[in-house]
Amino acid sequence: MSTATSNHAEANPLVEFQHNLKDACELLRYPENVYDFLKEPIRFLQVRIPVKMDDGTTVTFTGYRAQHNDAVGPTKGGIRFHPEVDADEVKALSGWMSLKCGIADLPYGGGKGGIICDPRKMSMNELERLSRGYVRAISQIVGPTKDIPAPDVFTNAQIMAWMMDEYSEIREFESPGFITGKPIALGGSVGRETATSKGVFHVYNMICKIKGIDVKNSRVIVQGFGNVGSYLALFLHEQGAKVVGIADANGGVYDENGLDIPSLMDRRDSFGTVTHLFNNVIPNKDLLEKECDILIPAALGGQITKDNADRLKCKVVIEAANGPTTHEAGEILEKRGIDVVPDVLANSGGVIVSYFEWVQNNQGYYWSEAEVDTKLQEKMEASFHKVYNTAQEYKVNMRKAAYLVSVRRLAEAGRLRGWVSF
Ligand SMILES: NC(=O)C1=CN([C@@H]2O[C@H](COP(=O)(O)OP(=O)(O)OC[C@H]3O[C@@H](n4cnc5c(N)ncnc54)[C@H](O)[C@@H]3O)[C@@H](O)[C@H]2O)C=CC1
Ligand SMILES: O=C(O)CCC(=O)C(=O)O
Repeated sequence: MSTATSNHAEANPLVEFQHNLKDACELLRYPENVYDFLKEPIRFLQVRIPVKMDDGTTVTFTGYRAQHNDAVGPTKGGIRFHPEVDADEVKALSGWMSLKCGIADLPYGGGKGGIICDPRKMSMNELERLSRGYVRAISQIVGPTKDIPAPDVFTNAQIMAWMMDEYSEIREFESPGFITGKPIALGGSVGRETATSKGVFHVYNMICKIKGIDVKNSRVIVQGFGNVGSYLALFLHEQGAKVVGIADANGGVYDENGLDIPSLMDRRDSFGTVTHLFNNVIPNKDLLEKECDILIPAALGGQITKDNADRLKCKVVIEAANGPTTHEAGEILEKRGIDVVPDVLANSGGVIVSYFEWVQNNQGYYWSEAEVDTKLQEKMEASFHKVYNTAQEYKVNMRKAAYLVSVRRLAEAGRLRGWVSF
């Protein structure tokens, strides 16, 4: 079935995407040409970026930009800087962005970018040169009405600022709408920094209500303490939940009495590293198997697999990260009665407020924090109910329902343009 090739030994994210896509096309009784239209990005660029390092040497980095599908509108999605970035992962992430934009009813298709690098080992000057070099390399295929990037793992508002500045230099006019997740001083939106975690927080409250879990006394484990994981842990802590576990790239910490999240927020570094403050650090894998009501992977993909799905001790998984659960693991969890709120719904708050930022940039008129918050909550609630009701109607799990909602929208846009027939 798959056309994917990857270095991922275990779960190739593109194969995962294609597997779920195939299921959705079959459930919707679409002919093969619809699956074929959506199984790979319509555009995929690999670039090599030579960067002068501080010691005078030159290192050439590999980067990618994938545009999954632009039938609905320009493509949109983050840029990841990480040593494990690979081509198939970026392609899959762009497909998931298409689904995310579909569920949230945004006028976009999905895009995603990545550079194989370790920003934790680079200076600010090196990162700036790499960010600017990447924009020069992809500038032909991106732009405010073509493909609009944003932050993802190990990228932040400063990197978005350099990228916006470089793009504006190339085009010779100020282009704030080229990229979102910018600093507020450069046309960023209030609320973008916390948007993904706030969206997950709304989803948390909705699924707890359905499952009869008291949010105020709920016990939660959050894997990842970066942009998404740290603010999410804080919002849940402030609401009265006990955050019994957190993790970063170096391991996890579990305390059944609950962790002091505000103090950890103050002491985390800019890469979301916090476990160095503890001397009882356990492997990330072990943390996922600890007892809790809600488990929230908020770091990288491929964390819940057929090898550990049997051992999770939670009632619900909420996917704040992209692609944390393989489809085999999903089947095991479903049999065990553990609900999974899928990534393309749960973490869509980020792209929703990115959309608000782009709208504000295009209008040159900026909204208040209250306006952003209200509109985000409305979109998250509408998205959740759309997916939940589709799951009930088709008697499928929420991931399958999420694919049904979005694949239908993508196929319809493609059909109206004459790109696909059914
Ligand atoms: N930033 C955003 O707006 C959005 C992010 N996401 C997804 O949320 C997840 C987290 O993203 P951010 O918080 O933005 O990234 P971040 O760079 O701010 O933080 C990443 C966190 O993951 C940890 N981490 C890195 N490598 C790891 C490894 N090998 N094992 C375990 N933990 C590791 C880091 O220590 C850090 O705590 C990613 O899957 C991302 O794609 C999804 C939607 C939007
Ligand atoms: O804010 C955006 O445009 C996209 C964020 C992103 O990369 C994601 O949702 O995975």
